[in-house]
Amino acid sequence: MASIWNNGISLSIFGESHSAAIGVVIDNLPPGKKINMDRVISFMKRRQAKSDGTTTSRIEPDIPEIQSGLVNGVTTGTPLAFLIHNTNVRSQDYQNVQTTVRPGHADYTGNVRYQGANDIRGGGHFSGRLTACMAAAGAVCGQILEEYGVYVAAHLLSVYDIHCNSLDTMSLTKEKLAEIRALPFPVINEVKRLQIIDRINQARLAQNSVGGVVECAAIGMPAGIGSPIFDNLESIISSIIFSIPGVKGIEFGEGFHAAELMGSENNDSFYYDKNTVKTKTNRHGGILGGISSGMPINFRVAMKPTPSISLEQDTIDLAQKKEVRLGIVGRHDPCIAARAVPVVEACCNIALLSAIIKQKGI
Ligand SMILES: Cc1cc2nc3c(=O)[nH]c(=O)nc-3n(C[C@H](O)[C@H](O)[C@H](O)COP(=O)(O)O)c2cc1C
Ligand SMILES: C=C(O[C@@H]1CC(C(=O)O)=C[C@@H](OP(=O)(O)O)[C@H]1O)C(=O)O
Repeated sequence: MASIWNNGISLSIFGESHSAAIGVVIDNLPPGKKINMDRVISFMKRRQAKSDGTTTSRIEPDIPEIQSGLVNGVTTGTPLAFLIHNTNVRSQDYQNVQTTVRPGHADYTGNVRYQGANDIRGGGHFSGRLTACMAAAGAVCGQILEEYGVYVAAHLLSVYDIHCNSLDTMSLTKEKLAEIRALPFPVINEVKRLQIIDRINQARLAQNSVGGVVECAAIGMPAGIGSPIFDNLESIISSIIFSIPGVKGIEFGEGFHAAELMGSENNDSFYYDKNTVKTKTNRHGGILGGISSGMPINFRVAMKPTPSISLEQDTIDLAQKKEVRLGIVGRHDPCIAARAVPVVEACCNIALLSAIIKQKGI
């Protein structure tokens, strides 16, 4: 079940970048939850391409059409299905890569896996386009999570060599997270924002691309959600995060840096805040033993630079079985990390709501 994620809530995603439409079926949502579709559409706008040179120039309305599962704006609890039309495809861009595989993209592996029948246009079923479905599902789950007092936001922490400051998870409030979600370009520091936009534009002008890191945080997650061994919260979050095309790594809390610390430096001391157990610091990123601790959840996601670049590279032509040079024409994101910010947040929403439902029931 390659395109189905099933972890309490289940998602089934279908479509290709250049098919008539893409879509998602979300099952096992709690019934009777009010969903504001204007907020779902605003969430999706955060992922939408822009005409400022920082994204692909393929701009589409990305309005999710409700097929089932919502009556008068309220979840029925039976499958909620959204259809999102592909309205701006330019399949001729892919004429010169029908058999010439793009370095870094899924053309070669897709060809082997699907015996040459894979649709390479716009990345086919491997495309970042499919993340519109994750955004739609995550927007719905985010609204339900708010009813449970859980609030999530993501931002762009770094692009190539420009690094912004990490979130101080100890001082996050739902208002601060809402401010982050409302940023027109998702960098929290104004000076760094301009430097990052500049770096993305430089990469584009050099016919190249850049990678980046997305940081995500959630507050209000109750303590005790998640189970050892395979149902641990880090596994649930990671499994959906790694479904985002272009993701190359994830780290929770102190992450890889924890490997350079002594136990005394990495441990977070417990204390009582009235009757609530808290930790004085949050290097564990809100998860211990795969179970939420009640402290803010915090993780970072590494996104690779966009594979499709117009700078010429070496590759092979599978039909002619020979080595060739390839410069890619078409409309591509010079930095997928920026557009992945709401997608990471959406996937976090889906994972957290799933984990809660799985354990506490609907
Ligand atoms: C929001 C988003 C937009 C993307 N845009 C592009 C793009 O314009 N061009 C491209 O080559 N790859 C783009 N990608 C990345 C590719 O889809 C991805 O690298 C490819 O499917 C191979 O998968 P992998 O990188 O996970 O191995 C995008 C990914 C995301 C999440
Ligand atoms: C359409 C989107 O991004 C696309 C993701 C993508 C890829 O290879 O992942 C390749 C490009 O497709 P096309 O060549 O058809 O323009 C991007 O534009 C989107 O994110 O909505």
